Amino acid sequence: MSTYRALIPFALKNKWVYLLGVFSLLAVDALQLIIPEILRRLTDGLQTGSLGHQQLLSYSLLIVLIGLFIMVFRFFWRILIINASRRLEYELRNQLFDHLLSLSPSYYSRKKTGDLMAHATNDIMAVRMAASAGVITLTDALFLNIAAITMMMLTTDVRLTLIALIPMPILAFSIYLFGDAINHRFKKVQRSFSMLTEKVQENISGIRVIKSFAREDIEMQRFHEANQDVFQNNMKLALLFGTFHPAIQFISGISFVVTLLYGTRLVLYQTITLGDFVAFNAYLISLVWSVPVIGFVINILQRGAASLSRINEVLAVEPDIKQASTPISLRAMSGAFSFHQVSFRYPGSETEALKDFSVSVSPGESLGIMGKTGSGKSTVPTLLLRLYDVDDGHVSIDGHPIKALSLNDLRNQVGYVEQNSFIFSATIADNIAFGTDTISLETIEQAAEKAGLHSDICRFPKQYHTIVGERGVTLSGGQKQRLAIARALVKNPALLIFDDALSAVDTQTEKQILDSLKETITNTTTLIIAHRVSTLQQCQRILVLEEGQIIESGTHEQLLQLNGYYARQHRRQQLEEELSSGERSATHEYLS
Ligand SMILES: Nc1ncnc2c1ncn2[C@@H]1O[C@H](COP(=O)(O)OP(=O)(O)OP(=O)(O)O)[C@@H](O)[C@H]1O
Repeated sequence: MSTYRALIPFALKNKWVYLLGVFSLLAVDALQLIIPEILRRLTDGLQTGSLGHQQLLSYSLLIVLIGLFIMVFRFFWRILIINASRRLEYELRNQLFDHLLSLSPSYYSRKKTGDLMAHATNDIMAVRMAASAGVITLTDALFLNIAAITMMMLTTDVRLTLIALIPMPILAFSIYLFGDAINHRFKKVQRSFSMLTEKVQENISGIRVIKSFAREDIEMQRFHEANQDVFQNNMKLALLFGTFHPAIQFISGISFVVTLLYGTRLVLYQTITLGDFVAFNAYLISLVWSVPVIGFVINILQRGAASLSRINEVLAVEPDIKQASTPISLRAMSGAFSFHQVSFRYPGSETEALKDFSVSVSPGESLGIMGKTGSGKSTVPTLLLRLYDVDDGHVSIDGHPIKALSLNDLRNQVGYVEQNSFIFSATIADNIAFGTDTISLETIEQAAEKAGLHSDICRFPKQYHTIVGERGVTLSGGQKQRLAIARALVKNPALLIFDDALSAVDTQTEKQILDSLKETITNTTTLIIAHRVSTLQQCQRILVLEEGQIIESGTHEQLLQLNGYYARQHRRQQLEEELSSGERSATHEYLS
């Protein structure tokens, strides 16, 4: 239960809501306990013949009045406690989401999306249940238990009360046993449900791959298996609950039998009145209801505690990348950067992605990087954005160590275009304006024009207000890349990074885009990563990477003279270009 300590600040903040809610609940319970007293008097009055018409009317009116008060107080406790628990859910979900966004990419590579989704949905729901149903029912049941037993002893008979309580320890023990088994089952349901969520999420995200490989049947089969698992676990849980309820009712029923046997004797020997017996039974109903409920509450609280401890675990994860306590604010960055003897290995990876890597880029300079796949190219921008921290060496921006800079200032001034940038399910304009707070449609259009996307957008039905599907499914690969370029340009960044950002457009379109970006590239510090020589040849300096190390460095001409990897790529790509243009003209001739 120490897990719940994490909720103390919240409970203290909302103490009046909780206190008023619990007070209203206890008022309902206290009012309910008056009813057996009325029944006692009515029965005794009837038996002795002393019950007059006027008295009957008064008792009836009293019952109606109690009913009215119960209605009002019930309304209040429900509103107050449900409000507090929904507020807890709201705050906890916000806290969890904010924390998740603060965590570094390495955390996400370790965690399953399905688990994170389950924390944000099922776990938070279980905590809310504990903070509402748990709190309410526990208070309710404890109060009713104590009050009913006290009333039974004080107003009827101590011995009869003790006899009626005989099955209660058996009841409590059975509840304890069932509670444990139910908890165990519930965990299994949660786990299988998390797997199912993961499956749905993966299948929706990977629908294109599934279709193109015609794996629908296999995926359906796998989904059905995961769904079957959820079904079976739920059925096992239902079976337990199904056994639990009748068993509890049977054991509680024994209380009524012993009360009947001994109580009627007491009435016959006139130790207690018939009214006492009726009132006693009414109290017993409350008691028999409230004992098993305590078992349920323990369950709800245990489930809530298990869920809260999972949430607390996530909340306790410290982001790998932390801003310095007094960060350097860099509002007007020049974009100059340098890597000094940097070595870096991704968490959990055996090999170094960059080895003793050094480069220094001045403001306004354009640097190109080429290299085989997996040679460490994309690791350079990853470190420049401080998505990871280096193991050895230093990375600096504008002469400041990157670790000393304000993270927001750094990332706000870097325009980063990935090969597969994420497209949100929003309008094209909103997607382009993503990295900025307030921006005019005119500026968005200018950025799209530079990125060579404007004419494509003009052909869409609602132009800039066209909503692109989740992950931009209504856009082609090249359009998505150009949208990502426009998104980076609109920020007017000090450092522009293209990471394989033109790989999905043809060389002709690439040339047009690079031509329209010429002015931007001349005025901005630029890092271009590409496999094509045509993308890189305008760069003032080009590096060739192999296994995380620089193997060639120089201008386009210098690298051609060097006659190494770059020159070989150049010859091969030229040949490919000539071949494909030859093919194009042959097809053209053939058709005409
Ligand atoms: N998140 C990661 N976790 C572990 N290893 C990684 C991660 N990202 C990249 N790597 C590894 O680091 C090395 C360099 O990767 P990097 O992405 O920088 O290569 P690249 O040259 O950009 O490749 P490509 O041209 O295919 O994009 C590779 O061996 C890769 O497997």
